[in-house]
Amino acid sequence: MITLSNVTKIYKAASGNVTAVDHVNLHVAEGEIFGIIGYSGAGKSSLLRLLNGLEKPTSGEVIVDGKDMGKISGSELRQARQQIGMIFQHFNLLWSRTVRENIAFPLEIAGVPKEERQKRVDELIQLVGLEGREDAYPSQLSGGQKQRVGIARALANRPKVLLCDEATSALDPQTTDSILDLLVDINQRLGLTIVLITHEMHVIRKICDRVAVMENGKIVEMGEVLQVFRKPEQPITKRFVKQVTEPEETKEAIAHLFDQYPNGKLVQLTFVGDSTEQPLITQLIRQFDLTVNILQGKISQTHHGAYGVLFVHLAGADDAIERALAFMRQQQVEVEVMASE
Ligand SMILES: Nc1ncnc2c1ncn2[C@@H]1O[C@H](COP(=O)(O)OP(=O)(O)OP(=O)(O)O)[C@@H](O)[C@H]1O
Repeated sequence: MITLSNVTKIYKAASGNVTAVDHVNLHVAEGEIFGIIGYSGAGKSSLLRLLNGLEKPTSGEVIVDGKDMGKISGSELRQARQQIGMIFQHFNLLWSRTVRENIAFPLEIAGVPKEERQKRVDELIQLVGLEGREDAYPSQLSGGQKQRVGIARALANRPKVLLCDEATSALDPQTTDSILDLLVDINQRLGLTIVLITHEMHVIRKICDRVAVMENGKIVEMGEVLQVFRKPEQPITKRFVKQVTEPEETKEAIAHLFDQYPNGKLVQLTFVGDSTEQPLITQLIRQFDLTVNILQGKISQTHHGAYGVLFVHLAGADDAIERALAFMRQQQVEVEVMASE
């Protein structure tokens, strides 16, 4: 559905050139939920604007649904844009219009007759769960409801692609989850392709099929979400994964554990899919002459199965510990021996 080939975007500014997107290659399949994660300034928004033709690439090719977004203009570009819906962090609603009127707006622009418009708006209100709020103004809605209006409006012209620009960053965790659930529901019901940009790994974990990590305009790592969680390669990816697997308090707890357990080894185990269900600790205790202390553990669900992180302390003879580590590595479990900082 989307193919970027060697795409570069350079802005010419008074202070010099800024390379916001640097030789990016990317393919997003139809019906996929694809996440792009990066810190502020990484180039995510620029990439999204290239996808809907708001910016032209300096070089390279941006193909969306067969259209070369960098080359087309005028009515052809406007038509191509109708196939691409977009939602925003701050919703971008029209404050003087009701929910119904906001959702109808893109239909008016597309010249859809009034009766058909009303029918479509009713369908959309139902799709995003805003029944009963049709005549409210945006100022009378909660953040989550505002984003539901944003989603309904983005879907009004039945686009094939939905672009989400930090769509949940202004929402509290619970509302974030309900909006993410809605996006998955829409993706499944309508077969819509979704590309989202975010700086929160929680969003990627919860709904994405694949993820690309962006840094300094480049995609530095890309893969299936579960695999990236299991084995992040780049330092920046490891930092993002830790947003989910290792909250701040865990770091403090681990520092404390090094004081508490000066001998033996502190080990982080990462399990994915079926390996989350095996009785690994029992096997360790039975097969190796070790004392195993479970220090902390967590299992999280992704869109494609579970992964778990477990911190354990192993005590015993050095060679027994080494054999135990080798054994675990054979069990599709990622093993990281923690070093004190
Ligand atoms: N119109 C512009 N003119 C000049 N420089 C720009 C322009 N838009 C973005 N940039 C620069 O390009 C780089 C990438 O910005 P971009 O907004 O794409 O990153 P981002 O990852 O989306 O960050 P954020 O989440 O903060 O928006 C930054 O250095 C930014 O200052």
